[in-house]
Amino acid sequence: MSDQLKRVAVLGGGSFGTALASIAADNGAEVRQWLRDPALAAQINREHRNVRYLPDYAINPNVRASNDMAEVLAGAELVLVAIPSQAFRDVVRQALPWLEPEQILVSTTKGIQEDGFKLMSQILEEETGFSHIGVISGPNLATEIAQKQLTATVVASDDALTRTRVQQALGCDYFRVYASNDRYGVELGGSLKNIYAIAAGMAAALGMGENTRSMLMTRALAEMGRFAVARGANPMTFLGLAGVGDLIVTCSSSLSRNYRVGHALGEGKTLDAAVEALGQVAEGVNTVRLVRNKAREEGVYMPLAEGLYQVLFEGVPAREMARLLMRGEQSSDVEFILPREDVQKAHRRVEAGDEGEARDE
Ligand SMILES: NC(=O)c1ccc[n+]([C@@H]2O[C@H](COP(=O)([O-])OP(=O)(O)OC[C@H]3O[C@@H](n4cnc5c(N)ncnc54)[C@H](O)[C@@H]3O)[C@@H](O)[C@H]2O)c1
Ligand SMILES: O=P(O)(O)OC[C@H](O)CO
Repeated sequence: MSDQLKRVAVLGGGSFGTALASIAADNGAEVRQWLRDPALAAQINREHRNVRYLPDYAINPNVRASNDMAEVLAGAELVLVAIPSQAFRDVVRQALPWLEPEQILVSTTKGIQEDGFKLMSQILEEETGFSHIGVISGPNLATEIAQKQLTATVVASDDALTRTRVQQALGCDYFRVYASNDRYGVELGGSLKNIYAIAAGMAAALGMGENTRSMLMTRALAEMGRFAVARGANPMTFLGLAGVGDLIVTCSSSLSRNYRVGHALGEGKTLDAAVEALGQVAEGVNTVRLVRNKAREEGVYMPLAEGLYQVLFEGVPAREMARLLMRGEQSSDVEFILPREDVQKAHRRVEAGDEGEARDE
């Protein structure tokens, strides 16, 4: 098998889909990109520029855009699905008649489906029953990739062929593709970090400092790890690019759409106004609701997700929520070293006047 892929399909005409399509074309593949808007497709083919989502960057002319699914998928060895989570299953169903079992299907989407709390690669698996399924996730702001800034991502799949072919299709001198076999952990990390990016944007708008941002990101990582463990996932994955790596970038950059929604909320906009002003999808808004509800259902302690939910959906002012969170339980730093239950037990003993026992904890 040669190193180079001949045909790559990208479903989705947004900024990330466009950036990845251009990399695959730079690497020598003929790339077909599916988007639903025929006028935008024609303009991309004419001007080699996606004026709606990445107006300032040239697209490799070997990317051909089309709203014809059959044309886009014919002969594609790799199919990248870059469609927001709320439309993901619908678009996969539209693609289904033209998909072939030998094709490699990879989700790039960092979101969760409400029904069944499904991640996108699980939808790919359910809808197709194919075996070459994977995800890519990591600190990957599309605009920076389009600028050819040095960037790394993770391809995660339990199928070695999928990992290798994605590394071949997308790896280049400015885009490095690391491999993982923890598909669920990598995909969950990408979805969860969006919640905390909203919180970080909000904190920045409220004038909070770098200590605060560092606290927020670190406690976010603890919360993500706790949720992962409760769902049987490996929290070690969150030490990598798709966990802490993506958390850092989205909690620090105003290029992140989730961060921008949070910032607008911190400035006093309503959620509807913040989302409308963005004009693109911020997956975290929906993810906060789903994760907060799941955490409650499963008894997972997630004070940040809970607090953010109350700000977004129950009208609690952001500054008031920050104060409440600071008055919450003072818990363990790293729960894998000192379990949270041990800290709580020690607190109860001291409060009951049993300090000797507390010292032994
Ligand atoms: N933009 C980034 O920096 C970035 C980076 C990494 C991952 N992602 C993830 O990739 C996913 C896609 O992101 P993006 O930035 O390319 O998308 P985007 O939000 O810029 O645009 C999404 C694309 O999907 C299309 N779309 C939306 N609903 C549709 C429907 N019902 N039918 C057909 N097409 C529909 C839109 O028209 C648009 O072309 C996101 O969910 C995000 O989590 C984005
Ligand atoms: O713009 P966002 O907030 O969807 O974030 C984009 C990517 O997920 C960053 O890795």
